Amino acid sequence: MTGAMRETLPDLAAMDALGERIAVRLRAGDVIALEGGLGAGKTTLARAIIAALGYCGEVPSPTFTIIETYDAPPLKVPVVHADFYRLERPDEAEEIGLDEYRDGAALIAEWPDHAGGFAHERTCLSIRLETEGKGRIAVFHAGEDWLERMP
Ligand SMILES: Nc1ncnc2c1ncn2[C@@H]1O[C@H](COP(=O)(O)OP(=O)(O)OP(=O)(O)O)[C@@H](O)[C@H]1O
Repeated sequence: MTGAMRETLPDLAAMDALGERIAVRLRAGDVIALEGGLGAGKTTLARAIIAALGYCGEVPSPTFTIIETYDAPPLKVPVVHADFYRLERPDEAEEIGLDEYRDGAALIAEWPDHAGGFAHERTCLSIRLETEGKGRIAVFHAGEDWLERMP
């Protein structure tokens, strides 16, 4: 996971492994921005991260609720899992209280562009997922703070 790296994710086990690698680096205040079209695997990767942080229950898709929250403990870091697909304007993210939900938590954001995008944030790791055959390709763009955390 460096500047603009590509990685092949051939199956769900690869998604779980990527989720674990992100989870060990994740801190409160971070943004994981998950981009890609319908069915690209955004929710699958979000679930893998949340599970790797220590959550054992079902992780519902936030498509209709927009925001789902996960506390620490049991998670290592509190998480806000958001799906901004249904927002009609970026301002709506503020109106539904995103900043309050995010306070002290990491944000995993699907369709981040619908909320104005988070790429300007130093702690943002942006991952674009694309379909390739039966698997997926991930393209990473990491903010300065993420890069400094790399081993
Ligand atoms: N690396 C992978 N290899 C094979 N199948 C995958 C992979 N990642 C995800 N999938 C499968 O792709 C399907 C769609 O995944 P998912 O629901 O996570 O997509 P999404 O990007 O959240 O879609 P949407 O935006 O429509 O909610 C699921 O059936 C999932 O099991």
